[in-house]
Amino acid sequence: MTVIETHSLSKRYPGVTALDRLTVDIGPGVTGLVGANGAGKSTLIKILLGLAPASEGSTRVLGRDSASDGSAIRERVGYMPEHDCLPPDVSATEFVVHMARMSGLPRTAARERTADTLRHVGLYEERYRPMGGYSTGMKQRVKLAQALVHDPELVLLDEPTNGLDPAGRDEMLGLIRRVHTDFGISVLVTSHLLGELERTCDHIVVIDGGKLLRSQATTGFTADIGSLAVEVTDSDAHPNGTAALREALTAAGLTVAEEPGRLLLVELPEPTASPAPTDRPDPRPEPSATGPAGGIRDAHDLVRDTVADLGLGLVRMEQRRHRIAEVFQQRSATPAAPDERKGAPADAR
Ligand SMILES: Nc1ncnc2c1ncn2[C@@H]1O[C@H](COP(=O)(O)OP(=O)(O)OP(=O)(O)O)[C@@H](O)[C@H]1O
Repeated sequence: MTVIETHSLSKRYPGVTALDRLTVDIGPGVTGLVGANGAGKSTLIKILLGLAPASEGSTRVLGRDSASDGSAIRERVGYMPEHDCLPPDVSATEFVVHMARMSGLPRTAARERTADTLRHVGLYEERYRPMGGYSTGMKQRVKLAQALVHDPELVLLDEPTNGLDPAGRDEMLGLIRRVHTDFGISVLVTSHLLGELERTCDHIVVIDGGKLLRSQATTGFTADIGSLAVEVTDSDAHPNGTAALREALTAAGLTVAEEPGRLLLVELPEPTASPAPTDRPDPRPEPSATGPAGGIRDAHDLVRDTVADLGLGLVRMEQRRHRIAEVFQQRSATPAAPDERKGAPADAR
């Protein structure tokens, strides 16, 4: 089942291409949309909701066309905008009831749903205080509550962790996860922080300069590539066994980094030849000895043989998965879509 689909979607502003032939399918669950500032995340959300027209291409949300059926989409989809949009003199209860009424809920239902939703986001005690006195974290929670109050099937959350400290970010990410696990609501959440989405999202879509870099299950990001952590003993011939091994492996053409604690990290080649633009239904071909998976085996063998040739003792040799941020850092070293945009593709925190 597809919740969101875009087909060759482009959005051009004078002098700026915000989205560039973006084709992506997003299923149910929690999906992270990652990209640096200006990558096109907010623009995509506005087009999905039917709030801005596309220049080219099409989008469907919950099976409906965004261009022609925007109001029907907005009835079934909640939206948490990026910027502060809360009137300071109004309480959270008044504001969320108002938003519920705007979504068509009758008065009593709107009050009940508001109380439930504010309790869910952890704002029950403070719900009658004017929002002008709220912290950034509390304001973000009100914005989340108003997106949820009409019991949507899908919520689009634009940078919900913006301005939050690490503890506040963790709480918000936990809340977002529970929106799906407790209520079955699908979530599209944007962020420029790759690391924070790793724990929260089932699926990650990475865009840069309005172009799709990658769309994949979160586990797929980290499962594909990694490094080999190797620890060796010293020997009489090599009083610094770690340095000797590093030198020999580098001479053999491997990329080797040293970590504290006498640990060497040997980069492994990627098993996939190129980033998959979308999830492919077809199974991967069997790894062959000459293909990239064979390259990983070769690297294992080379490390083992080099350790033996140097006469060192092998304490451990284990494959480590990359974290998403590391994967992205590697990709950003050779960006897929270099253009005039400034800044790194995403903040790899
Ligand atoms: N109304 C507009 N008029 C002109 N240019 C715009 C407009 N809205 C967005 N842009 C430009 O389009 C590009 C994408 O902007 P967008 O806001 O979608 O990015 P983003 O990924 O959401 O980043 P941010 O998190 O900083 O908002 C940027 O270069 C931005 O300056």
